[in-house]
Amino acid sequence: MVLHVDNLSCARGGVPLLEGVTLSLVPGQALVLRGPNGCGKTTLLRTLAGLQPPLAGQISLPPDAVAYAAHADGLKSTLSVAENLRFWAAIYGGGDVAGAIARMNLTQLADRAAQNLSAGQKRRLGLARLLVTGRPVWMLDEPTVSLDAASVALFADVVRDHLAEGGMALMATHIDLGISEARVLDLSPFKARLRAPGTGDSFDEAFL
Ligand SMILES: Nc1ncnc2c1ncn2[C@@H]1O[C@H](COP(=O)(O)OP(=O)(O)OP(=O)(O)O)[C@@H](O)[C@H]1O
Repeated sequence: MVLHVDNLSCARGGVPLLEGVTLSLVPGQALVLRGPNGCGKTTLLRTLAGLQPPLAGQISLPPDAVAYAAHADGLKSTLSVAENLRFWAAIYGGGDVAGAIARMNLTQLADRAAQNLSAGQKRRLGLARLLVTGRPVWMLDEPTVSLDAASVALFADVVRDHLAEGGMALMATHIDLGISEARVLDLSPFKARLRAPGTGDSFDEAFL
């Protein structure tokens, strides 16, 4: 399986942000998206995950291949850690809940309601969800927010294992996760040339 993106343009709130994005990922590869705040990293991930349509271009990806971890963890607040993961495992058709709990260092917290977790613990639970999906393409939007240094290292190991098992990862992150094998894609060259007034591109605005 290959993720191939060809000449993709995408917008947010009706404003074109990126154009001409071309990239590909094969099993075992990771790509880190870089660019300043607001350049469109989340928008690109949302588009690739199928949450919004592209303006133009092609995305070639088998259906149901993507597990998307957004800024919000998507937790059921009154369910426990284990119940949250059993819920997601049922949605995705299986998955090793006990293994995911152990892997993300959640064993001591398995019976605690999600609403009573700390921010970093919630994030670990949100990332454990990836493990129970069984999906090969992980799209990760700032996955390390709220994580301490040990948890960042733990999650980097989880991503490395995923790649070693033939998975793929596409992530937007401002920090260095320490995954040396990951390629970096700077989105600055793909900034859409035509921007709506008030979106910060004074050169283009002068001609609108
Ligand atoms: N729901 C929305 N409606 C309209 N515009 C939005 C919406 N969400 C985000 N935007 C705008 O779209 C642009 C791109 O946002 P996006 O979240 O993709 O950027 P980003 O590169 O991920 O930024 P960051 O590094 O801050 O996370 C920003 O200018 C943002 O203000």
